[in-house]
Amino acid sequence: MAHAPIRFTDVSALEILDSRGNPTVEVTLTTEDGRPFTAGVPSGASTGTREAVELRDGDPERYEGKGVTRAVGNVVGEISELLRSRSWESLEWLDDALIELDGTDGKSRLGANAILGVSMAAARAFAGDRPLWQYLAPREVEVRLPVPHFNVLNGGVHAPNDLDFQEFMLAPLGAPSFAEAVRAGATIYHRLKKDLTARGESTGLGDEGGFAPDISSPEEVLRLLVAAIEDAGYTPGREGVAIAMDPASSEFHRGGVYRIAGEDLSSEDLIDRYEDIIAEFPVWSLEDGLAEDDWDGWRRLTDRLGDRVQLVGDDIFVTNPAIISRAIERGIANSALIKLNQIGTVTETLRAQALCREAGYAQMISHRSGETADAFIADLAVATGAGQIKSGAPARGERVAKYDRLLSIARSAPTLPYGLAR
Ligand SMILES: O=C(O)[C@@H](CO)OP(=O)(O)O
Ligand SMILES: [Mg+2]
Repeated sequence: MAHAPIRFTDVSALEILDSRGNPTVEVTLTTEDGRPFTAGVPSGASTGTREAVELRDGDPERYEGKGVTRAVGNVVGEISELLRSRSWESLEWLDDALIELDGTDGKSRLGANAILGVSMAAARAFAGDRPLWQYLAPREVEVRLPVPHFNVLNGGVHAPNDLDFQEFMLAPLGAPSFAEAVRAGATIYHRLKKDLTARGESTGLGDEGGFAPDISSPEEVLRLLVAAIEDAGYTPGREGVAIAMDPASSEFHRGGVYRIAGEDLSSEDLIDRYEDIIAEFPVWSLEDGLAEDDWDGWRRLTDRLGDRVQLVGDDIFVTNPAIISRAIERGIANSALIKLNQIGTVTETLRAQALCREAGYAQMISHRSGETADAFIADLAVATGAGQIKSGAPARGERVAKYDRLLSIARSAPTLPYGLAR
């Protein structure tokens, strides 16, 4: 991505709140011509242990401890000094310089939250007057509007209920356009609320805006979703609205067993359970079906179900090009979840995505459970032709910001195709 060199005259950062009410980092870079470029950094709850390090001030159980003043200090201190010391010809160059300045494997010295905020704001500065998605698009990629995955029912560490599986998503694979996909997601979301109310279930919300009823059986949830899809006038399945699940199983994997609704299952038992689920319900995608350390289980999961369902690696891959390469070599999963803050720079994220494309692995761009109003991932999804995005429910400002940005991209570029990458 050749570019006229950019000079930054001011580098500022701020501790803001994310959607869970926890502090996070916002960065603003000002270029020579006086234009500000801002980015907000998201934060996860069901994090992979190999994610780049989010720098926090201290005890995570206390509000003050969750602070990010040290990360903010690193942006306005060391990073500012580096950024203002010379002009920058490309984002790759700038990101590589940030990685070198940090000097650790996991960005633990300066903080991946500090580094990512700078990297995202810098991407916007390099884009300048161009839409961000046009600037970010690698030359070899066919840009497209992704299939939105609406997380309408929340469990796991994102909700206070007894449901162990974290996410149940609606994927309007058969929608004729992105706008129609959004319409389907919102319509079914409202239908689901009515159905839950009629059953006397709670319609309180989890962290990503999905409902969090007290239902502990995943199969029961799937039955409810299929009914809501039909009641709303859509066809359940790949021709209409399919379902994607993220059990986030690392969270209920302890001592080598998976504990679901009080029952202990081996990897093999859980794969059997998934096999029954995909035979009975229109589930097209399964993320983190097994835990991040269960590589042998993942191998068997891929062998047994990989030709019937998309198997997405999140905690196991953590958007890390080195880990994804190892997984590709070993034939683990067939798709990767892509989260900017798991790896900590835009450039490394793009490298992870290029690896997936070369290996024929699918990709789903993802928000975090703690979000800001920043819609960077909407542009990233279009730019990289990922074909899939998940940004929570079709409700709540920080989730909807991404879907709304995609609606506006669709309006501005009417010839962009919609749907899964080919
Ligand atoms: O597991 C996930 O895929 C994410 C986003 O939905 O959750 P968190 O941000 O808490 O890791
Ligand atoms: Mg996940």
